[in-house]
Parts: sequence; structure tokens; C-alpha cells
Amino acid sequence: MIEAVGLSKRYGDRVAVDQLSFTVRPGQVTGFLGPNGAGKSTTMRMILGLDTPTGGRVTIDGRPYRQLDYPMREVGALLDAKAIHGGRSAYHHLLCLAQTNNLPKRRVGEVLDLVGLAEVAGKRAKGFSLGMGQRLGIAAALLGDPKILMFDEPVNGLDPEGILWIRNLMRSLAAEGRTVFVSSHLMSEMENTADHLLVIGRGRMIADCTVQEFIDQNSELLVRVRTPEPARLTEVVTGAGGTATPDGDDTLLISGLVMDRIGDLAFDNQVRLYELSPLQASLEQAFMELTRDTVEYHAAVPGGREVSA
Ligand SMILES: Nc1ncnc2c1ncn2[C@@H]1O[C@H](COP(=O)(O)OP(=O)(O)OP(=O)(O)O)[C@@H](O)[C@H]1O
Repeated sequence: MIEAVGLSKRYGDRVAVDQLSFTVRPGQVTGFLGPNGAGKSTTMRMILGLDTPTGGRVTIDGRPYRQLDYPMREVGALLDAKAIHGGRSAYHHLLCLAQTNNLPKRRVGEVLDLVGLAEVAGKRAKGFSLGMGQRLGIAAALLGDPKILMFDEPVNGLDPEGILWIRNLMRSLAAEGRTVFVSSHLMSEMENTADHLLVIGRGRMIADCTVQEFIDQNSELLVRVRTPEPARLTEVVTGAGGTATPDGDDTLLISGLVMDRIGDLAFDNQVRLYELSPLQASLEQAFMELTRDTVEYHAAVPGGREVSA
């Protein structure tokens, strides 16, 4: 379990992490989400004792990281996959880590198997693709068979197969009862991976809830209706305080009214319906909505609308 209380980090007059309090629990995947520059990496570095908080504290099973007796047996982390000595083979890289951390040599072979690098174990890490580098970083994190795992943007730059592999790995690590804490700036990556979400913006906690709670609280429920009389239904819906947006010739997306009410209105006004179905806005939409005011950079697009960076 990771626990932060009032955790803060300032760089000069820039507040990177602002009074964060949260608990990351075992047996589930906790997604740590926020736009670029929100403070995710800084928070993870403080958990691992690589940065010193300017306020508050963070502990791992009750103790600060620097006080852990065998850190690699308690916490495994993938922060920057490129921070690997490229001249060594994958096997030697892991062997050095095992030896300096008092871990049994047999774990090297075990983790190489686990991440699917056994066949290239003798090759220099310098020639590894991005995906292989990520796998090697994950092998290092798993070396001490730790109860807690942290991954900072593990799927960045990976192909769909690599993304799926990491997602399944995280789910199975959590299913084994481990604490899995993973950061991302893309909600869509967390939608099928995380159980719980911590969302931050400009160093502050914006949401601490389950994925479903996040969707329920932050996204508007739309109802899709197919009808041969869209103009007539639009009139009826608008009159009742809803909003109807055309989505194809015979389809409307309706917001502001619950589904049963739309069905009743159609019946009362003798508008024929072919379909009436709920449409949940995606997690990505909800996330962008929630963090809109906290993104550091907005890119202007033709037409005057803004797109979050
Ligand atoms: N060593 C540093 N010195 C000064 N400012 C820093 C330093 N490290 C981070 N920052 C600033 O702190 C803020 C948080 O950065 P951090 O890297 O933690 O964010 P992040 O959420 O991990 O972003 P990203 O998704 O882009 O990696 C940013 O504004 C960043 O510019």
C-alpha cells in the first residue's frame, strides 16, 4: 500500500505537486492520470525517494522508501525505460541488478521468461526496440518479486500488441494481490486496465474514484434515437428541455433527458421510434472535460476551437 499525505513539491516558485493525499491499494490497478506536466512523474519519483518532498510525506507499507530494508523486494518501478546501460546484454543488466540487491540469480531467468525476452537475453540492450526496452525495464521491476509495482507511462510509443501485453500483465499482477500503480496522460489507456483512478491536474487531486464513478460523475449520458421523423422528435425534445443533435439521416443524439422520458414523449406525441439506446460518453471525453482548465498548453485549431495538448 502506498500512502501520501499532503505531498508537495516545489521547484523554485513552480509548484509541481500540490498537497496530494491518496492511498494506492493492493489487489487492483490504480491509474494515475493527468495531462502533460500535471506532476505524475514527480509524485512517482518522490514515492521512490528519488526526489525529496518540500511538504507532506509518502510511505510504502508505513515507511518512507529510503527506510525500506530491501527496496527491490518491496517496490518495483519502471520510470524511464531508456535509463539502461546499453552496452550490457539483457541478461547481464538484470544479473548486475540482482547481485547488487542481494536477489537470487535464478530470478533473472524467471523474469526474462515472464516478459518474453529469454530468446534475446544475450543481445546488447543497445540494439533493442522501444518495446523490448520496455519489457526489459519491466523485467527489472519484477526482479525482486515485489508486492508493489509502479509504471510511469509504460505504453508510450508501443504498438497495439505491446499495449495489450502490458495491460494483461498489469491485470494479472493485481489479480495476484499486488499493488499496481500506473501513470498515463491518456484516459483511453486506462479504461480497460484500471480499477481505480487518481486524476491530477497542475499538481492537484481532481478525482479519486473508481473508473465507473468517474464516468458517472463526469460524463453526460447521451441517448441515441432512430426515428423516421427526426425533425418532429427534435421539436418535442427541445420543448421538454432536452437537446437533440443529428447523427446521420434518421438518428438523433439526445442529452438533458433520461431515456424513459424520451420514450414517453415520443409515445405521447405519436412519433415512431426504431431505436432508443443509452450512449455513455467515453472516459477520454470525461477526462478532457475535467482537466480542461488544468492543461498547460492549448493548441489553437482552425475555426477557433481549442484542443487540449
Ligand atoms: N527538475 C525540475 N525542475 C524544474 N521543474 C520541474 C522539474 N521536474 C518537473 N518540473 C515541472 O514540474 C511539473 C510537473 O512535471 P512532471 O514531469 O511531474 O509531470 P508529468 O505529469 O509527469 O508530465 P508528463 O506526462 O509530461 O511526463 C511540470 O511543470 C514540470 O515542468
